[in-house]
Amino acid sequence: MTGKPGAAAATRDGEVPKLSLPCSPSYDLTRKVMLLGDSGVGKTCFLIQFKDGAFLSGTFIATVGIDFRNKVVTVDGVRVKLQIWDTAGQERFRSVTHAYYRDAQALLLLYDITNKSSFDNIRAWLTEIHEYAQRDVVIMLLGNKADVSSGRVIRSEDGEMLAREYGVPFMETSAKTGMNVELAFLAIAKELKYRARQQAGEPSFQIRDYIESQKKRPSCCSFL
Ligand SMILES: Nc1nc2c(ncn2[C@@H]2O[C@H](COP(=O)(O)OP(=O)(O)OP(=O)(O)O)[C@@H](O)[C@H]2O)c(=O)[nH]1
Repeated sequence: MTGKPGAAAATRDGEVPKLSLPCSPSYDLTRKVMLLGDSGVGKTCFLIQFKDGAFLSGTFIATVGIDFRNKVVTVDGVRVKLQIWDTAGQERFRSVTHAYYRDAQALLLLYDITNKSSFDNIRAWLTEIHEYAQRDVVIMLLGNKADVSSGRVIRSEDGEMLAREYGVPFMETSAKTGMNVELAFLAIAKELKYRARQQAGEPSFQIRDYIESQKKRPSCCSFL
């Protein structure tokens, strides 16, 4: 492991030891999140919207291999450092990205509401996830590009039905307008913080209920 002299070394499960620090760490917990889904569904834009509040428009440049960014969010007074891995959706990079699934505590699985095959491929993605990821990994299904109304081919209800079938939370998002982008990461951070730091007597955190109560719906209609 590399690091600056005096910096806190994270333990295997990502907790930062409280003792032996010359100054306070800037986070209490670190967790690994991966963005998955077909090429072009908007994973890189989704991450940049969350990290920088900006949208990358213009020419589409496919991710090569894998890349990551960090962002610290505070949930219920706990600073959670999310290490977010942006994977290449292209088939030829799959063997590279599979190797990263194992250490991930959460997976955001995206499809594009204007691209039917990206939605149809979600089942194959879930099969891969079950093969390579930890059994208790948190999975969230996201229908991205919800800002596009005229090109929609997947109804919101279809996303909801598929998510229910697999028992995962779901919402539609837009990396362009930012709709539900921060909420997706906050919900993940809350779930992971709850798992790591559950207090005696604390009510259990239900990620699906939280999302249902907070999520915004596209202003356009959800039917075709
Ligand atoms: N309208 C709209 N366009 C989006 C949205 N998100 C991404 N895009 C566009 O979709 C294209 C692909 O976006 P990327 O973020 O590069 O896609 P990706 O999933 O990272 O693709 P790979 O790196 O190949 O896996 C780009 O032209 C984006 O501008 C969105 O929410 N709404």
